[in-house]
Amino acid sequence: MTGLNALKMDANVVVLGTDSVGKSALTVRFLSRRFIGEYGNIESIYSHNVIMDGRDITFNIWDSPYCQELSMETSPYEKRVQWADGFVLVYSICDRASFNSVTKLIQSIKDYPGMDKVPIVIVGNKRDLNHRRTVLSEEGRMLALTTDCQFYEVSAAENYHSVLMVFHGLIDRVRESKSAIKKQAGIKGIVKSMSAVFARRRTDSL
Ligand SMILES: Nc1nc2c(ncn2[C@@H]2O[C@H](COP(=O)(O)OP(=O)(O)OP(=O)(O)O)[C@@H](O)[C@H]2O)c(=O)[nH]1
Repeated sequence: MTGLNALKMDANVVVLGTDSVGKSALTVRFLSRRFIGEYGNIESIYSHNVIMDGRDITFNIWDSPYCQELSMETSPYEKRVQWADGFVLVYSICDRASFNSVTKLIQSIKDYPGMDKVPIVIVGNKRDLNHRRTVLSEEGRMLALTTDCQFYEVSAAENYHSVLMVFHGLIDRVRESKSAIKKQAGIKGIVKSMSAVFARRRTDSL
């Protein structure tokens, strides 16, 4: 890898959660710093470049509508899981069912082959509606702790900074997991070439 490539990274992020939890609001807030109120429910993939710690990061963000069916046989869902380097799983703090869905989503993602360690951020959105809260912060935190995910409570409507933390936090984990995979591949490569050398020596000495 050249020095220049080491400073570049692509990260595919899938945003999932039940209807109306604020997936698009969160995504648009991150991309444009704005909250525009109504978003429609068009499925979109956005590309966005940021410089983080001197690295040029391209976020590819797939803001997708909720799939009722989490079975991996359902191709739209499987496609998202295979594409992703990391997930933002969103619930609304005023909607208990959306929180339960996030719990199911985590399980279903982690059950997918090779995905047990994929970076996931759990986001409790609509923090500004605290008076209508039905999911405690502690429940979100506990879920994250028991599933090795990150956790943030945010208001896409009121706060840009906390939304930024969500995506930056995820990128840190994606970066770690990508470099761990590279290291592993590197070690495997060294072991392979050493085995080849020793195998050659053995056949030479016969
Ligand atoms: N009060 C408040 N409302 C929010 C917040 N985030 C989103 N909303 C509102 O919640 C509604 C749904 O937001 P969307 O971003 O469209 O939600 P979504 O999850 O993308 O919804 P689908 O497209 O149906 O999957 C909209 O009316 C938003 O204005 C928030 O942080 N606080």
